[in-house]
Amino acid sequence: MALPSLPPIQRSWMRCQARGLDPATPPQTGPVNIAAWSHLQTLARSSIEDLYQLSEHPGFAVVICDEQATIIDVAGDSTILSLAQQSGIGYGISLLEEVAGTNAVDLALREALPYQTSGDEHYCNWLQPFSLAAAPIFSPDGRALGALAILTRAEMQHPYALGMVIAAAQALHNQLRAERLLNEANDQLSELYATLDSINEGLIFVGPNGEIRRLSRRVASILDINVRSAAGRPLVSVIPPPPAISTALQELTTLDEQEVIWQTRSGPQAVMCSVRPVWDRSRRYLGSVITLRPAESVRQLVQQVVGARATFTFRDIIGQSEAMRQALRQARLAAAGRGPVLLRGEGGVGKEIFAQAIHNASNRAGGPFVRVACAAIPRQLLDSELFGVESSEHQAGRPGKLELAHGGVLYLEAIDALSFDQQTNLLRAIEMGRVIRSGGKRPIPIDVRLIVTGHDLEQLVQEGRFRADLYARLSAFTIDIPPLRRRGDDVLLLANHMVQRLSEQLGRPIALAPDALAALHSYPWPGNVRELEVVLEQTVQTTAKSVLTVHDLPPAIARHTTPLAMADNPRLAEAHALSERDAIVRAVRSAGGRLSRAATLLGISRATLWRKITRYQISRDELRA
Ligand SMILES: Nc1ncnc2c1ncn2[C@@H]1O[C@H](COP(=O)(O)OP(=O)(O)OP(=O)(O)O)[C@@H](O)[C@H]1O
Repeated sequence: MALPSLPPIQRSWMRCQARGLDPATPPQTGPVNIAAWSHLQTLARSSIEDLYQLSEHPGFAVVICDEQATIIDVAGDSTILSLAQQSGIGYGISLLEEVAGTNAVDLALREALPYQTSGDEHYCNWLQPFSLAAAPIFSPDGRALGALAILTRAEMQHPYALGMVIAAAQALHNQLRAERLLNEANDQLSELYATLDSINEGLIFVGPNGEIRRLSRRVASILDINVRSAAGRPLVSVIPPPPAISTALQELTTLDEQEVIWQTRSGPQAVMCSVRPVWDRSRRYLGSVITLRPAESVRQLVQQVVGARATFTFRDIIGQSEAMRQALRQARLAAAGRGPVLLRGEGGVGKEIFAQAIHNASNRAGGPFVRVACAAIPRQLLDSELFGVESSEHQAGRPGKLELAHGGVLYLEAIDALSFDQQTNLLRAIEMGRVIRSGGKRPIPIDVRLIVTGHDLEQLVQEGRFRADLYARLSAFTIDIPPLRRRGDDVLLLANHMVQRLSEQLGRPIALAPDALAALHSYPWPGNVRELEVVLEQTVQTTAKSVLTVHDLPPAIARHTTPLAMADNPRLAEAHALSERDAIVRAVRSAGGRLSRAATLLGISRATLWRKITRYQISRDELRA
């Protein structure tokens, strides 16, 4: 049968007896936890002021112990202090049960509960003249850091002593929690500040009275100001904000990614800015956050995101005719040069693909390739499109394409669509390496190479409608791209290439029959390569057949069929063979190697398919790959 558990004081006595502790043992010193001592003392001094005041009353002393029950502070009125001193109680004395016997401080720490011991409840003789009311002090995570006790003479035991130490210990615990929360909040704030300082955007927090509450380090480099001396001062006295920002700050409104000009010590600086007012839960205005990014970095971002990139290279330009070889030789020379390039040729001959290839083979390949189709933009809008708009009180600023092409190429299609004034501004911008936005005065440095196309420029110069000096600059390097009808068999190469690409896109084998190739070859292609591209796309879309014959082509082209025998035109035969071979390989692959299925896909018999595989010497590996 289990014995009913004994009260803690009694159990403590039994432990002391079992250990053979002599009640006459004098007080002994214990180890002092210096860190706990200084921390608890500072805290206790400030937070349990009331208790200390009380301890000044006659017969009261406040005792603070560390987690090992060693006394680290005693304060009280002189009578009790001298009495305690006579008994050997003071700083450094251990109240641990093992050396001091049963007492409230040890019990409070051992049981993690408040205790009171008085007179002969104490095991050791030196504690018996006293009464002790003790409560553990808990850390925020619930660990006993030490104990707080009130020491009185045994016969003067105070009825509220225990209540008072409990309240004071709780106050200490609360203070420790608040301290931890504060530390955590400070750590978070430091992290936040470090994050704000490390991001590429500058940030200013402006208080309700226009004072700078906080600003990230990035602001210093964007606005050329001293971050340290700026904090706390009115924003207007540090750097006057542009009108759009002032308005947003005054009217407590939001401003989204607007380009504005800040007048900095080192001159006007274009900056993308946003303003966000901040409100507390009760809708009280706390201030506004201004975010800033140098407009230049935004431009680079825009170029990356909207893809101001050239994708074509010389390898993508198909053509082996002498006329094309000549144009390509010229284009490669242009890529090695630095000046403007004029591309001449009918619509759809491939001027843009040439421009992109030149850009990609030049030392500007890493920069943007920005295209402007001048004829597609109304003349009055071309100014802002090319040269940008300066920000003012009435309008947001934005860069023009010349600025966006900085470090790269500006490809101007149909330059003849520019007005005389626009031609002048363009020439000036290119010659001076600076652009001035519409409505502004600030020169913005640019480094742009022009590649242009234009109709009858020479004629326009003669008529006085195109600036002769601009034409002279542009035409210094002219490349004539021949029309498709003058490229001989290139049309076959192009047609096969395009059909192959379509076949890949659609995931089914497609080939051009000899009669279709013959028609494509003899058609004059007024719309050049673009027309060929469109015709093939449409043809493929309108039939599911794998081999396209002349009957599948639009009537205007089909009519051009000439009774051209394969043997009479080796290039045509070769083109057909290539196309057919390619279609067979694709069909067998997509049929998973099953020849009957591939033959059905191609619309021919299995025997014919087999014959063709042998004729074209298609290896098993090729059919499997
Ligand atoms: N030699 C070529 N090899 C492969 N594709 C080409 C070739 N030439 C042109 N193309 C393709 O033909 C189409 C028209 O080319 P591009 O836009 O460069 O012509 P353009 O001369 O600039 O036309 P426009 O004068 O009408 O603007 C594009 O899809 C382009 O990819």
